[in-house]
Amino acid sequence: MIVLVTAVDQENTLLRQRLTAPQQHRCAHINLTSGAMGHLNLVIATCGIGKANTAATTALLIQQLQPALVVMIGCGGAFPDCGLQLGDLAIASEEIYADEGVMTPEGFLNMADLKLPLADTPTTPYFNRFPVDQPLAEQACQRLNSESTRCVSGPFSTVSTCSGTNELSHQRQQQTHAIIENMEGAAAAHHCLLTQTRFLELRSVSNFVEQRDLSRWDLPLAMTNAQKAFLSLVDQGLFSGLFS
Ligand SMILES: O=C(O)c1cccc(C(=O)CC[C@H]2O[C@@H](n3cnc4c(=O)[nH]cnc43)[C@H](O)[C@@H]2O)c1
Repeated sequence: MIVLVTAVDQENTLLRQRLTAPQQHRCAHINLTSGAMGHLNLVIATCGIGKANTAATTALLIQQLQPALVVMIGCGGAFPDCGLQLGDLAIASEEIYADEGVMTPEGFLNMADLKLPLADTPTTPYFNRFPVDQPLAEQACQRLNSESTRCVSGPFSTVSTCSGTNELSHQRQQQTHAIIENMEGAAAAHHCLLTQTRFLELRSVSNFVEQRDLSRWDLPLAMTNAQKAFLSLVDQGLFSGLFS
């Protein structure tokens, strides 16, 4: 089974409509819709915005359902000069907690600078950067690139305070080399790492990470395109190999 998580309901409405034999469930505080999509069993959950909501939901659903894969989809801000336009697609090659650390008079120190891991596995300490399922991410990105859609793979950065100035955008791009900013992904990647659950993250660009100007945003376009991209990956059989 695949668990698909989004921050808000509008990021999964189209997918819920495409389920065969959909059923509503409640798991603790979370509303879930389960059903079939082609040969896949899918559970769709809205986790709420931000890292705390994402961590709680991901941890609970992995414990209860033991999915083969967690997929996070939604919208995100594209950093300038990363080659992405509004509505384009991006796949995370890794997830970075971009504002976990300390701001000092000399500048920002991240968790690696502080030598304080956010997760410690038997073999590796993880500071700000968390892995995704790299082979799946590469295959997904290849399959989503076509004449009509552009998809780029690169690091995603997760923040609590979004970058609404050019200065902060520039600073964070220099620190992380991320292509996309969002508010949830690192927390999902973190819990998938701890539970050895495969993780894929797909976002569509709703805005640029720049001086705040909401007139330049297109949330509906990004929400629709991210869902269409997931449907296309299902149609192309990307996930079929997970269950053979
Ligand atoms: O009003 C604002 O300035 C503002 C800044 C960032 C995000 C929002 C939202 O309403 C969307 C939050 C939602 O969407 C993801 N998202 C989309 N763009 C960004 C971004 O540039 N930086 C961080 N997160 C973004 C996020 O994952 C949330 O789920 C409003």
